[in-house]
Amino acid sequence: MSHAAGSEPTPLAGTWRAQPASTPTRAEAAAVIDHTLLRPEATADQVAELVAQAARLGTYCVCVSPSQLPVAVPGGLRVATVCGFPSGAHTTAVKAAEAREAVDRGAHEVDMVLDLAQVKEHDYNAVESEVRAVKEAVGDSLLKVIIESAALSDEEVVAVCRASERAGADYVKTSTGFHPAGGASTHAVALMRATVGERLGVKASGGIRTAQDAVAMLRAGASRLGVSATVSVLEGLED
Ligand SMILES: O=C[C@H](O)COP(=O)(O)O
Repeated sequence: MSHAAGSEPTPLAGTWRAQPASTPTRAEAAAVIDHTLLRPEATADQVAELVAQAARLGTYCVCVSPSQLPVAVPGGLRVATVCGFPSGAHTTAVKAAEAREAVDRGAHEVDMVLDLAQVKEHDYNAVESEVRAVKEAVGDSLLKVIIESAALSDEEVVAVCRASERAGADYVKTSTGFHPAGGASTHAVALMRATVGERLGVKASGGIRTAQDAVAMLRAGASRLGVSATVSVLEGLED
């Protein structure tokens, strides 16, 4: 296993790569979790509580809606936000502007949602072009591409991962957690990892509720987890 958590703004910082049968400690798992609160009705007080939990638990990031930025965080804790969320059906210009503003307001990482219509039309040049535009907008900040894997065929998963890599993405991410087709699966995570190799990170998110879920995603190849049920997940792991 390798463990590279910390505050270094490098693409694969905050990653933990499991061997097939290994189990992370509570601290190892926390160090690759984006502790997430994206419910649209979440208040600033709830975001502050999220930050306090994240600091106590030792998670890598907090992940909040862009309207909640800037977020005050203690040293070492990073801030992630979302872009084009949750449908992805925003124009490229809107996504790029939203991502740029998020970085200007303190986001270290931006999780953008693909245009799923472009995916279903198999217009992967358009997918690549949009991801590239958002990557240019975030500059040196880290870009994760949410592919909404539960709504895609395996062929589409592979194609959008390739397009994202060509466009300069740092991570591919399974799910928003808001799509009716569902969230992360070990099958999708393994396919995404097989497609991007170790060149990109793979973030599993959406529906991870227990330690068993989290361990399964890491064993399948995830190097980051997006989780709202972080407290429950970590309670199920050993020190
Ligand atoms: O991006 C992260 C997801 O929104 C988290 O989904 P979840 O609430 O199912 O953990």
